[in-house]
Amino acid sequence: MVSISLEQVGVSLGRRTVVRNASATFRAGTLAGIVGPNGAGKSTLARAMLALVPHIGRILVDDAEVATMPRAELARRVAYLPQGQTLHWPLTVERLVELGRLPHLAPMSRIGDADGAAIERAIARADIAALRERVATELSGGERARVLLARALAVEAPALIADEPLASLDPGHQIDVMELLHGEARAGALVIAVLHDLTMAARYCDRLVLIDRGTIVADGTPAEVLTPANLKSVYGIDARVELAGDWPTVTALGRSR
Ligand SMILES: Nc1ncnc2c1ncn2[C@@H]1O[C@H](COP(=O)(O)OP(=O)(O)OP(=O)(O)O)[C@@H](O)[C@H]1O
Repeated sequence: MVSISLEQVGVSLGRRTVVRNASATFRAGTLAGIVGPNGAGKSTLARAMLALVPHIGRILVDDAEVATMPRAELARRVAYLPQGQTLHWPLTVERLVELGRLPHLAPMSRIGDADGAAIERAIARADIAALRERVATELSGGERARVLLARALAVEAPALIADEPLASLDPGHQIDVMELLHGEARAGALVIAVLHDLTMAARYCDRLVLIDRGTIVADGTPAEVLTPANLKSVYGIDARVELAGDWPTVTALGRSR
């Protein structure tokens, strides 16, 4: 049962402190959303959990510090869907998804039967079978987003960090992706997703972590975190928050004065 723990984590980029004193523990079986305004530090925090940016404090995957963990081992334990990735190589979709298996392969070894099965499962779960022969650089933004999600799923890691997995997706595919991430968590994975759509985040996430200017300012259930007061102080908006079923829906009414 995987867990990721942050203990007083700070990240500086250049001369700017981008994440300050962040502490939180994320456990298996959870879909956690990281929300907050543009530039708040969400992606940077996600990247720190993958040891892609240096940090102070401690970040643990189970009991091992990410800063000293061999990169392939970390990649096997925590899959990553980066934000808005550009593709440079004209690979077919199938070959691109295959790259998700790299952390499992010994140097110079080839894809085996187990890898092939994981690739097929990822293609099915991301619903991209119809795209498998296409050249990835020729896909639409939404198609590319689902292919990159499939690559991350192909790792079959116990944890997945997805940075804005809904970007470029139409409403139907947004629901598909959130249901998929929710399903992964129900099946025992830890899923952490950076999200901008607060109603989607509230509907599907078990827990939300709200970040403002590098600091975690709220951490709890969607109803606890998405209060009009928090939305006003963090996003600078007046918002109506209504309970729709079990989750709050957020309507931004305007900039608060
Ligand atoms: N390499 C860098 N050097 C200096 N500052 C950086 C660097 N990369 C990002 N930043 C700054 O760090 C802050 C946090 O950026 P980050 O991408 O983590 O925010 P975010 O919450 O994910 O934003 P968004 O919602 O817009 O994607 C921003 O102010 C950004 O300008």
